[in-house]
Amino acid sequence: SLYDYYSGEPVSSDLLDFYETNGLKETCTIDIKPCDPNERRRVDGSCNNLKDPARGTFFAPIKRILPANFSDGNKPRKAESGKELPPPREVRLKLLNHTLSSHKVLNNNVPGFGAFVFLDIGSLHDNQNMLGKTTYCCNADHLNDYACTPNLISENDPVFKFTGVRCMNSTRPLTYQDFKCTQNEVPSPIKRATTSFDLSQIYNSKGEGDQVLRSFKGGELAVEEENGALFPPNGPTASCPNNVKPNETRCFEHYFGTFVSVSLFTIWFVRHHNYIASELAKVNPCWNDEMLYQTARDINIAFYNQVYFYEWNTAVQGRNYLVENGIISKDKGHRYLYDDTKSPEVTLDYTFILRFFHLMQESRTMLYDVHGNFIEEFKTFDASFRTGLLAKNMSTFTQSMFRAPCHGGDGTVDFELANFAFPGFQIAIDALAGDVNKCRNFGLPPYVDYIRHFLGIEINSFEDFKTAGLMTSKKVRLLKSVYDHPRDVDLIAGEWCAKNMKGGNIPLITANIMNDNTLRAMKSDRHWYECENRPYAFTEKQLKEIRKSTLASLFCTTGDGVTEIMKNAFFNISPKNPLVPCEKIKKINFKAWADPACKKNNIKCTEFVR
Ligand code: HEM
Repeated sequence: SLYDYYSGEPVSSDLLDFYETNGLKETCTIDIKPCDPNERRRVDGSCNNLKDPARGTFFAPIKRILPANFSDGNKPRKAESGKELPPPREVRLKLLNHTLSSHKVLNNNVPGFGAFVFLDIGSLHDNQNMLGKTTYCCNADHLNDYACTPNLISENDPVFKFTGVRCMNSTRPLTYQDFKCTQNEVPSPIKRATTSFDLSQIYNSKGEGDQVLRSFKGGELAVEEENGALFPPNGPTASCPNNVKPNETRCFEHYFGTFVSVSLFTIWFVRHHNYIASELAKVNPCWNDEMLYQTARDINIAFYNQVYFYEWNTAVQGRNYLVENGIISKDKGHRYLYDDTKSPEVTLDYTFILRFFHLMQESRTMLYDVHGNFIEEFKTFDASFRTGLLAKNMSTFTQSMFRAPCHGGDGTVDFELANFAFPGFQIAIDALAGDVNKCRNFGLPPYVDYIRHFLGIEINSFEDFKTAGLMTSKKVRLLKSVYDHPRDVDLIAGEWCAKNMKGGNIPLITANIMNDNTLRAMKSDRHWYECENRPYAFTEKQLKEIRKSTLASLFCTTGDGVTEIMKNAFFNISPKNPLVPCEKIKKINFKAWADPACKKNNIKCTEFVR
């Protein structure tokens, strides 16, 4: 039946008439085949909740933790004084020094994996709009267009004062209202991804879904060989504007080929699917392509979640906090989490706060050979949208992810990211000023409202930030130099100034916003990998094997030329976290998936239909 994306309800005939008359049927509705309680997770996210089948699908709306805070309906909120809030570029310049800095404990895998996870539940439509379509917001004629929210640069700007550059392009977030998919008045930003942590950035949640990705042989995804390594296939609609022709030709048709780290994780998780399928085929020679594919997908998703929740989150928040908040479990058995009264949902606050990891992004990629000898420094952003270059240099870029620290963690930001984030597309982009700008244009409420929501603490004066243990006096003074009133402080700006949480490497409110989303995701996902009562659930033995999933094992099974790695591959190499040979890294034993039917009947792959 036909469902309305925005409301999640079956489309009424009146609404359908409206959509059809205005050519909106394709955009605003989804056709969902009847749900089967025993089927596997669908790639488009439908039927996750059997009572509410359209919730959690590709293009289902995003929730808000706190109500939207706009001024005059859909404009950015004002300062408490009634004046405009300080310009985003000024906020960024005053609060964050743009300088060189290396993180003391974390490496490039932390921001890299974070960005990869974002693409599972969020989408890059606003970036695509800003870089590809609405590129003109700095033209004098367009500064005040509704679609434009440019970041203006003052005459005293330390970087641009001697140039003619006085503006950075920025566009208003696209909403369901823009697409006429709702009459609701509160601007509701769109999302082009499924809601659950289901690797939708790998299994294509849109259009024909994973049918266009599969090789239909041995349960594997289609791949192509280049320089003896395997990659997602090229295709006619793929776009890699920075590939230097004729040598650089690799460009993924159905996957993200954006920043280096995102492209690498995409390549690795595609290869990982095929690694799993081939291992399963060895154990179960009687399984057909479908059985191998579906089981490999299920294991790949579980592996990814295990790494994200038990390893990445531990690296950024510390283990104790995650255990205390029920995000991860101490024991290795099943967890009973699913609650069918909760619909799958992802929050805007969460997809937004992942921008905090901009502070850890480096613009210098340190390239090493497989023995760890330093080769050269490469400008990270010159490799963006350029999978052709990556494909020819996989091994050195792979090493750069775990051998070099990520940026900062000390309240500074990488110079290039804060001034020239997208070379080749726009003369000047400050990603962090963009974050402040979007914070307001998404209608996210003041920082102090999040503090009240999560910590129950009222902040009435700037000094209260210190009294509450959230900031040092120095940072409080800095905030005071930018904002007139504590309620003026933007969420992201507050987090830039906040201390790291106890035992972790990020501020507490960022952690709380992430955990709020994780709990929603776990409880509302009928296919959550730790549940025993889901369709095709892992047995206890299989779940124990899934618990062995680590980033280190991903590098060892899929990384070009990787023969040694640290056990904690999100942390820098150190005496406590030394490089060890890959043989010492635990791997999943696929014998746990041995199907007695294969042995009993001694039948061949193609004959077996489950
Ligand atoms: C090559 C490195 C990167 C560059 C050049 C970059 C640049 C940008 C820029 C310019 C924006 C748009 C800002 C605006 O709204 O005006 C953006 C958005 C965003 N970035 Fe990054 N970024 C990078 C890496 C990362 C990393 C490592 C993360 C980690 C999670 C991340 C997370 C995000 C998120 C969540 C958004 C919001 C997307 C949306 O909802 O529209 N980025 N980035």
